[in-house]
Amino acid sequence: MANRFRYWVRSPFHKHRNDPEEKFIDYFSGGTVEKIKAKYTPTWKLVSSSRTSTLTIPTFVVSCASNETTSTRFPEAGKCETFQQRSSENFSVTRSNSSTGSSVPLQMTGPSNFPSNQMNMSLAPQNGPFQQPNPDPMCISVLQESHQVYHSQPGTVTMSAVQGSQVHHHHHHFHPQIGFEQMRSYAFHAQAQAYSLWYQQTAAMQSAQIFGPHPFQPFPTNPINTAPHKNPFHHQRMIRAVTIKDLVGIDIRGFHLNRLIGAGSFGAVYESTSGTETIAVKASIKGSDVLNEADCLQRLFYCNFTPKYFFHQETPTVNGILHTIGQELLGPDLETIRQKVPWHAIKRPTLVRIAWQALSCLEAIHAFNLVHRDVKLGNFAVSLPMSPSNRVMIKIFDFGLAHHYKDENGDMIEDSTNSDFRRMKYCSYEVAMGSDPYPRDDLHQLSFAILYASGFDFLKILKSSHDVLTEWKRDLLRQPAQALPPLARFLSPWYDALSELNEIVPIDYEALKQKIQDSLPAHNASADLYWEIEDEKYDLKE
Ligand SMILES: Nc1ncnc2c1ncn2[C@@H]1O[C@H](COP(=O)(O)OP(=O)(O)OP(=O)(O)O)[C@@H](O)[C@H]1O
Repeated sequence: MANRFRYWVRSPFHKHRNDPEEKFIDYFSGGTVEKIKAKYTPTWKLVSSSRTSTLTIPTFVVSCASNETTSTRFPEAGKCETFQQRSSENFSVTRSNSSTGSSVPLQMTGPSNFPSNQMNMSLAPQNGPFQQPNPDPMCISVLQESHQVYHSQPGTVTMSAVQGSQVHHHHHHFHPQIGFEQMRSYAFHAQAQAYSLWYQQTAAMQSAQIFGPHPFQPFPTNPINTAPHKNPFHHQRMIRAVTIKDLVGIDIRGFHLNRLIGAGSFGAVYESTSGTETIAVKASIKGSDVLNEADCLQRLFYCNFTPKYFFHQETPTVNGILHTIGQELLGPDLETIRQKVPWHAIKRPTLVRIAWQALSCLEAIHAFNLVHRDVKLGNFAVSLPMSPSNRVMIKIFDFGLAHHYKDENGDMIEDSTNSDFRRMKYCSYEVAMGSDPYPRDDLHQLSFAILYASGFDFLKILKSSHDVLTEWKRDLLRQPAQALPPLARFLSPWYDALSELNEIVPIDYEALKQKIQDSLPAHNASADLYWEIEDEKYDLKE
């Protein structure tokens, strides 16, 4: 029970604090993520081959500068954000940027946490009576999305006390009846009170012609902030706090966050540029998963099937640390693609190529001794088109739940997070039965994702009772030919092979790929995928 509890307070489920399993429904049912995507995702189209088979998927207008944005150059060293002064009455927030953008790949210089971009943000104007008359357009709010709990007076809270999942864990055990919303309002309340006190003091001093003591700093942030500010006007810089999804306009490591691409359970991803460089910056208030992801992406730096890793940065704020990861910008994810095709069913020739490449992704990360553990359509994306042919390749991303499961000697490494993957609705049958997720389970999850991509109503199955769902997973393994829905029955050779995987025999990825090929012999499953730029309907020619 304790494990389960700890699990559902883990980051991926914060969005659905009262019903963690909702997370896994939300993904498929046009929840928050999809709404945001609907707003921000441009239209585009993907074809499996420029001649033989095309797929009606809306055209992706690569709105960023180029088709050549996948380069792995790094920001120029020492790039600094221009420091603008802004005065704002009693509301002061500081921001200094001694950016350390580096021309050396950061995976070479260790796991990065350079506090190059410090921010102190007062949330007070947002909360309660302290509304700022002219909101600064540059906004950040970490608190709205964070679930940190401040128990004590400002000044007595240390970062270790307000950061990380231990806080949630601890709190829940002692106050299981208190919801996160309440906890959050306590945090706001404490903050507002601290601000109120400071404001009264300052006002009193000003009216008595005594100069104010210091800018309002509601909570200590990080030891870094005890260092004197280099910029004497730092306190005049106002960054009003909003949410993790409102970071457009800020700079991280010299990268300007231009556009919100998508948002997940606890973070948001932005298209960001520095000069001619365009990358994706993933921002989150949840440290543990971001650290895990950064660690995995560094490990995978030489892997071609994952986004390139550029940096991880921790930006102190009064509400905790804003974590960001700079990584290669990808195109749309496969779930978005699925939603755009007619009947929500990807055509066979394209589907086998996708299955082939997705399997290659898993093969590649498993070769780095990583198990992904969150394999779903929405965690594969196409790369940006590579000119001149607009060729794309499928990449796997979102390593927040991934695990380095064995060391170089082949010894198993235990996962200290104690996550209970049985609660993930789309877990494999074996995992549903209580086993830990291993590479084989990634493949089984992939088999669900491919079914889903073929047009099968996987969402309906996911919504069914636990028993029905488990039985369905079991039948798919025991008798794939019968259990497969008609649209995907052609893939029986591959599903047969997947069901024969066991713990003892190492996975033969090449044999599995051959089974994908055998499923649709008239097409080349290993052939490339291309973007089609026009938005026309087309025929499937064989
Ligand atoms: N490197 C990238 N390039 C382009 N878009 C990306 C990239 N990484 C993520 N995205 C987009 O941002 C969205 C959210 O990212 P991600 O899935 O990593 O966040 P998350 O919080 O873990 O979401 P979830 O909980 O739904 O898995 C993705 O669905 C994807 O569309």
